[in-house]
Amino acid sequence: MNTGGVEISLAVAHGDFRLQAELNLPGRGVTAIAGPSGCGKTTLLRGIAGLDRHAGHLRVNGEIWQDDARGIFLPVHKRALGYVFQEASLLPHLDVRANIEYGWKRAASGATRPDPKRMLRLLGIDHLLGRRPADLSGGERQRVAIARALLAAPRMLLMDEPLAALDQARKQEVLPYLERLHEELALPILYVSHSPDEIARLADHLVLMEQGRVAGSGPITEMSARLDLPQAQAEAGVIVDAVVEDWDADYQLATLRVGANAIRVPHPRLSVGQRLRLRILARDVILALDRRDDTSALNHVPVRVLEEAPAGGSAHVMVRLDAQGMPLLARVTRISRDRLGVAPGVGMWAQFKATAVFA
Ligand SMILES: Nc1ncnc2c1ncn2[C@@H]1O[C@H](COP(=O)(O)OP(=O)(O)OP(=O)(O)O)[C@@H](O)[C@H]1O
Repeated sequence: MNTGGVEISLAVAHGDFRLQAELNLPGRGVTAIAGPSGCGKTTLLRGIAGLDRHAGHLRVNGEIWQDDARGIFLPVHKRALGYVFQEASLLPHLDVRANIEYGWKRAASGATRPDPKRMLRLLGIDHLLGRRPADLSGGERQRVAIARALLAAPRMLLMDEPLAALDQARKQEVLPYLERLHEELALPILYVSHSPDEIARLADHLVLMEQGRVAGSGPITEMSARLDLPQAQAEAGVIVDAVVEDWDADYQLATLRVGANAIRVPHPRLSVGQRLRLRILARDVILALDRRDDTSALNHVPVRVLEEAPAGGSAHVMVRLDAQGMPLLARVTRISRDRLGVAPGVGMWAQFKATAVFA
């Protein structure tokens, strides 16, 4: 029997609000949980943590945390989990070292603890051990809170908008640490976020919630190319994984391989063979009947039209395309669609500016 992964079936009612979530999530990697304000993301996380008691069952990589049918409900302190909130809840009278030791002491006996030195280095806080929380920047505080959570050897990490309280510069500072953690940790991370950019950079899997229920759940690359999901809260655009094939030092331009396509992106420094995530926004994709090299757009790929859907407002449509195996979305006006004869099965060319691709 395969017991890996996170199986969630939780239901609760708070007055008029009802949460009903059935999910099967990967047993490692980042699952982003997104959806409009009030759709139930925090309510779901609190149920998973055991902070509130919802009805249902919950299994984390083979460990049963809740099973109402068998009368099992592990209280929050018996669940090996780390919880990181918007504001780092560090103990103000203790320095960073003591705050982190507090997490270390919480690890269950017999749990495989991460190496603290490596963890501190990974989060870039090894030089801050003697400082009090008040003497840290918001980004540093959040990195200490993450280290403290991880040193308690959790079997799952819950992060509820961990970067939301930081300004843009601090967010950009913390994101690379989260990216590195994501590669290193073999545990499921549930990551609530409203930021499409954060989700594109960190998530392997995406859960979209709407009014207390799961509107969709799947690998991020597949979810980003679907037209049947509420896209309004995120700017529509595909997320694809790419490998660096070439980097031109003179033009500061990388050539990236995505399936059969070579995509060019400006970048200050990349190494051949490096893996990257790209996000290509639907509004930045232009459709044409022929390949046109007389424009400044660097990327031209042959596409086949798969389907279209309304794109918010009545002037535009969203077109889903297959670019030699790479998914692509294009947001075009209805008048352009009619003028060009965009319809399922039609072969066309898509252009997008290299700056439309975020590495
Ligand atoms: N303990 C509670 N008692 C009553 N209502 C609650 C309680 N907790 C949450 N709610 C309601 O449940 C709904 C979902 O709230 P929740 O905080 O889970 O949403 P969210 O998706 O995390 O929102 P946001 O993105 O704004 O943080 C809201 O309507 C909220 O007011």
